[in-house]
Amino acid sequence: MLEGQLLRAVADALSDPIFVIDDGGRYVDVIGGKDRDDYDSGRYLIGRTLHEVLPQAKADRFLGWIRATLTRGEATHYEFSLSATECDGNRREGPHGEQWFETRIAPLKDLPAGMAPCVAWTVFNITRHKALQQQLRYMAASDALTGLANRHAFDELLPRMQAEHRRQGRPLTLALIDLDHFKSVNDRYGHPTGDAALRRFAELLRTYLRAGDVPIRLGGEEFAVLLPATEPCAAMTTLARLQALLREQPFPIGAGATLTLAFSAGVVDAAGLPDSDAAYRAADALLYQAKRAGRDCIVGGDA
Ligand SMILES: Nc1nc2c(ncn2[C@@H]2O[C@H](COP(=O)(O)OP(=O)(O)OP(=O)(O)O)[C@@H](O)[C@H]2O)c(=O)[nH]1
Repeated sequence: MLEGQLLRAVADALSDPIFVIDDGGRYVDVIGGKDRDDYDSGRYLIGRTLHEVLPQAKADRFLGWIRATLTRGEATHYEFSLSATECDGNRREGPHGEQWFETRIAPLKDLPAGMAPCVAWTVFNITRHKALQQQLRYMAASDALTGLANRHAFDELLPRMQAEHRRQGRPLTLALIDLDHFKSVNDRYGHPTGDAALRRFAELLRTYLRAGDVPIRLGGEEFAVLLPATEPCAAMTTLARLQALLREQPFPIGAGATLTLAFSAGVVDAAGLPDSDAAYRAADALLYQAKRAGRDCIVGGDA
């Protein structure tokens, strides 16, 4: 007897909760879940069913998991999101906003005779872990200075978008862009001003291009843009307008001084080229021609 009480006391002291739920979706018991940063007290659930407490779709899904676990006779794992506002009767004493949970559902064995089959539904709040994962994914794919996609993202995106556009018989423009005489910007105004100029150029790309276009900072003062379902000649017109904008709106660098940025670009239809290497090399060769032609210049077509 004392042993049972002791075990219960230990279980109730657990940070993470365990819900005992029967095969009709009724909460039979709630154990543990002491950590109010991650959970509210689930005591209000006892005696109620999933369908009385949760939105129908979620209750259907959870009951499906429970029944699948009981049928298989072994533990299963799932992930789900839930917020306090979705739970009828919730006292809002736990975390606010959408939370992510990992659950381990295990069939309970050796239940007293006459008791409906039940599972132990153990929950772990993984919201912080999810947020960190998302941040790491973002950091791995984005350039720290400008926030644009980085070369790593470009290497992943280009072959995927190329294959997709080729399959759909649509063009995919790849423009390689290199700022002109950028060394002299650093030399004359200093590295911090050079950085600010790179950020401003990135911001212009982000706001000036269409929503589906993807601007990327490949490194240094070299950028790329992927323009889905766009012919190179249309992309060249867009980029020429951007060049005009840079001429018309010099970049203020303090004390009344301004800096006029210019760029050269090589533009190809990547969907018409065999692979990402070929597309990059072709665009780079055209960019080289644009530089040789005097800079502030765009060259498109076959290299
Ligand atoms: N401020 C700043 N400068 C950078 C960064 N990355 C590369 N650069 C500078 O960009 C300059 C690139 O110089 P170059 O490759 O000679 O090219 P350029 O002066 O733009 O000349 P062209 O491309 O031939 O027109 C170098 O001075 C680099 O130091 C950066 O993150 N911040």
